[in-house]
Amino acid sequence: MIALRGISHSFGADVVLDTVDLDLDQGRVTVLTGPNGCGKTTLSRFLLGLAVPDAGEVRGLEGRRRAAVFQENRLCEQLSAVGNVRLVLHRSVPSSAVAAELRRAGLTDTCLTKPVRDLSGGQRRRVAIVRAVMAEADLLVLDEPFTGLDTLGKVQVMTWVRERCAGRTTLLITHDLAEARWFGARVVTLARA
Ligand SMILES: Nc1ncnc2c1ncn2[C@@H]1O[C@H](COP(=O)(O)OP(=O)(O)OP(=O)(O)O)[C@@H](O)[C@H]1O
Repeated sequence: MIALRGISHSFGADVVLDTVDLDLDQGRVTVLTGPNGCGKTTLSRFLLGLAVPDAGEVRGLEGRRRAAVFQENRLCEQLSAVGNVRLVLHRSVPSSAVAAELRRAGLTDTCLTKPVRDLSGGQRRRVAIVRAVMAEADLLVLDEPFTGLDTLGKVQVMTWVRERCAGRTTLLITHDLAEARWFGARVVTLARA
């Protein structure tokens, strides 16, 4: 079980998190929601090992691999969609397999090989999602991953993510509770400290 216990954190005088507990169900999607600025991304950074809380404990993550979709795409601009995804995969995974998954997430052939700096916002978002989901990770953190996708595209990408996340421990941060229902997720609401 991955768990956060008694997490407190401040930025200067701004107390953002005050003794927060969060359990992530093994092999399931947990949705974390709550008002802007209540500390969802900050909490996820502790799970990812990108920051350390002022107080409290992160349990169950020793030696575990983690992957994330951040609110920003964090792509390598000069690489193609296939090149970006291959960065996180073993070199034995062929480009054709990566291209097939990118197509299933709605990218057309013309999007697969040009530098991602030449793709649209929604296309770039799909690359970031596919890269995180294809990475071999024990914990997947998705921070508002479907922002910027058109209505049909969102259904297509969510269908692909749901299939690929089956049986995986996943934290999905979102303001859209329809997404929680889609993933059959337990919902945790974080209040402002
Ligand atoms: N590096 C930082 N330095 C100072 N303050 C920060 C820093 N990172 C976050 N904060 C503050 O911490 C609070 C929580 O931010 P966080 O991004 O965790 O919220 P959130 O719940 O993810 O919000 P949103 O729903 O808008 O994405 C905000 O008030 C933010 O301004």
